[in-house]
Amino acid sequence: MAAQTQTEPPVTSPNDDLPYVLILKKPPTFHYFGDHSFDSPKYHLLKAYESPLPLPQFLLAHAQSLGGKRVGIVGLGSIGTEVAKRLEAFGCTISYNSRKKKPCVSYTFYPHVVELAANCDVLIICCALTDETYHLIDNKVLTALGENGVIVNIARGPIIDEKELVRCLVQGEIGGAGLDVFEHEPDVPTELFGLDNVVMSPHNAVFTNETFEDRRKLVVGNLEAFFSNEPLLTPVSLDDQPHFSGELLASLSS
Ligand SMILES: NC(=O)C1=CN([C@@H]2O[C@H](COP(=O)(O)OP(=O)(O)OC[C@H]3O[C@@H](n4cnc5c(N)ncnc54)[C@H](O)[C@@H]3O)[C@@H](O)[C@H]2O)C=CC1
Ligand SMILES: O=CC(=O)O
Repeated sequence: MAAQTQTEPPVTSPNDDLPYVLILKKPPTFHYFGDHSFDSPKYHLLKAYESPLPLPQFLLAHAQSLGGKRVGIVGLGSIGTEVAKRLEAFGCTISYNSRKKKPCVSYTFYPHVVELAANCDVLIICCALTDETYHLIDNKVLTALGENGVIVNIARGPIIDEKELVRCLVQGEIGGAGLDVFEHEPDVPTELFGLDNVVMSPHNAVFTNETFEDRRKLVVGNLEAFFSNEPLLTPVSLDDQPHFSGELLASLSS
């Protein structure tokens, strides 16, 4: 007898929270490795006081409100749905793209990511990496997001064409990026370290004691249910599994 379960979605993970940090803390840049002081007041203070700009101008140049922003979510699954709920509470307007329209939500659905990007200020990538979503975020999507648009990726690096993202950021063709994941981890394009409109974290969205404790309980709960012939807590249908072609897997391991 065999069955397949998952440790998500029922736990609320810090993945659901990280996007706000990545949006709100747009600049200054946080380094990928070595800088654990993501929230360090000292870091902000030094940046602000070292700036040639008068303090109010520095602060205004480096901050923006979340309320009122039009947020587009790519992949309204477990994490995307939680991200949407939280951002709604901040006063954002939510729209989304997913494989199909979800009858249970009232957010505007865009069948094409380019159209979604053209109609939002912040685009948050929350979808699975599959053959279909590999480099889904390409030049067309980034161009549609535009010079004031911010992209946030907390899903998987290869969903964004990273070369194109770096080019758009360097040339000011998009407004900023918040990145928890990268196309060739642990390598991060060096250009990103020099940009002050990029916030980065080391693929650590899920790492808190609470999330791991919730995951542990879920694994144990599924095992107990399985061996007691009870319904599984989080069964997975094989039909829902992303399809990975040999081509995608080869490109990821190269
Ligand atoms: N940064 C981190 O530490 C973590 C990252 N993740 C990533 O986040 C992803 C999402 O996680 P969950 O929400 O739990 O998964 P989920 O399976 O609940 O949601 C994935 C969503 O992606 C959508 N999707 C699939 N193909 C699509 C396409 N072609 N176009 C648009 N949408 C598409 C699906 O419709 C689904 O709504 C995971 O696949 C994983 O890669 C997950 C946990 C931690
Ligand atoms: O990226 C992390 C995960 O749990 O998936």
